[in-house]
Amino acid sequence: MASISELDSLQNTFNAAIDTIREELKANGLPELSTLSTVPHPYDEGSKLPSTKFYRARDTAIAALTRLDALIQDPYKRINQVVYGVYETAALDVAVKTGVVDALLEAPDVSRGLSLAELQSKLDVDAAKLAILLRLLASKGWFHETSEGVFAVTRPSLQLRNGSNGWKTVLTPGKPKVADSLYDMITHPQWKYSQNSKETAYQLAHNTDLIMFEHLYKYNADTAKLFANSIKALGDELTPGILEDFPWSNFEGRTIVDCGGGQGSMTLLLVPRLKETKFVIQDLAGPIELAKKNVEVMLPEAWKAGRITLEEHDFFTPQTQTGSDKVFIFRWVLHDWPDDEAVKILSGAAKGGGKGARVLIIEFVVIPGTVKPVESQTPLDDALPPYIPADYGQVSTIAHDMGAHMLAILNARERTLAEYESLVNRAGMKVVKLWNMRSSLSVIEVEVL
Ligand SMILES: C[S@@+](CC[C@H](N)C(=O)[O-])C[C@H]1O[C@@H](n2cnc3c(N)ncnc32)[C@H](O)[C@@H]1O
Repeated sequence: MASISELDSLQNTFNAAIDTIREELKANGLPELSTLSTVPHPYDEGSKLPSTKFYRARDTAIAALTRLDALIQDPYKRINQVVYGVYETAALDVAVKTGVVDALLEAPDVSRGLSLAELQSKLDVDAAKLAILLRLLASKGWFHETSEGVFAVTRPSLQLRNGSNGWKTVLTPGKPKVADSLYDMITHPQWKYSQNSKETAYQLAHNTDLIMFEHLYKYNADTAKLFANSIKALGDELTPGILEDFPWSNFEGRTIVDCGGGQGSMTLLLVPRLKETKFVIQDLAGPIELAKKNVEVMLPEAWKAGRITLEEHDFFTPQTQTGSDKVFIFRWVLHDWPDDEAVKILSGAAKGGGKGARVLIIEFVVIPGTVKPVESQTPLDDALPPYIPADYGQVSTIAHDMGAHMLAILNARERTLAEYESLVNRAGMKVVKLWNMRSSLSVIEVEVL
């Protein structure tokens, strides 16, 4: 067999993926991609899902590109990029909170942008200091320095406009603070082997004994709202692929219980699709109040028709929704908990529903980067090109970043399919299928035995 070098192979993979991206845009009558565009591309709007071919080609191109970067880059420079990467986060924070993006979008000529002096007079921020941060961000593609000292938005920065999902994500505080205590958590003399959700970097960073949720809801109402908004933003961005690619109609006519449903964002998306289905949103008191407001405003007819029930329910207490017609959804719930608690939560649903009830676990499923993904029924599992990790490397960054975040705030984790299967079996259920879709999230379909 002819051997092909890593460099050649990755280049071929990258080129083929880019060709597919170009062809798919053309075939679907869509405009070319442009970083310097001052309007979003149709695929930037969460509402328009890319074709499956485009989606997979994009994953492949990004995976190949990051492997190429690792292959050709000077390792010391890569380390510097990562270590100083904290300033990209901080600079984005400054840009969003001072309103740079919205100011640039109000420029008389948006594609020219505004000068540093104009930004200073609009935002009351020192132009010389802003120059340093905007140039840093421009080097990463967030802004465009159209002439020396004049900055304009780029297509990626449109996600930082006031009210957009990227903006909500940047505004959620606390990650650097908690991340800074991760080493102390990992090496803590009493806690280093702990699985306790109250013995984490979160407690160290905030000097509290309370579990993160309690600390947020009881004492940090403003942060709790921002936290809820960022989860909603993540849901809005990652759920369209699940709505399209998962066969929800199989559950039409049953009752869907959104356990730990938060503001109800998953239910809000499902109600219009399943017109014969009833929904129950369960959570602790704080989020249920938010969910009620959302449901009343966004789904007034379904609310008045009694299709949606809001229930204050602690998922460590016996499930109030019983019967095998129930479908229990857990989106981003199990990843908040260590194994024993996760089994307790799942057992509650299993006991409530009884034999035949279904559970849908919606999570980032971690794929070890070295092995082929499990078989699934989806069209996304093309053969893996050589040198591309099974998790598509950087494409899975979100799952690994979230895993580290869950560890730091709750001693929890993102899990592999095998790890979920073990929790599911301990709770008296079996995995029916893993659904991979046009989303970073997967659905694990589970049946109560
Ligand atoms: C990461 S959020 C996910 C929210 C929602 N499932 C979604 O996808 O938007 C986790 C949710 O679990 C809820 N939660 C935490 N402890 C709980 C408990 N003991 N009983 C019920 N819900 C709980 C939190 O209030 C929060 O809304």
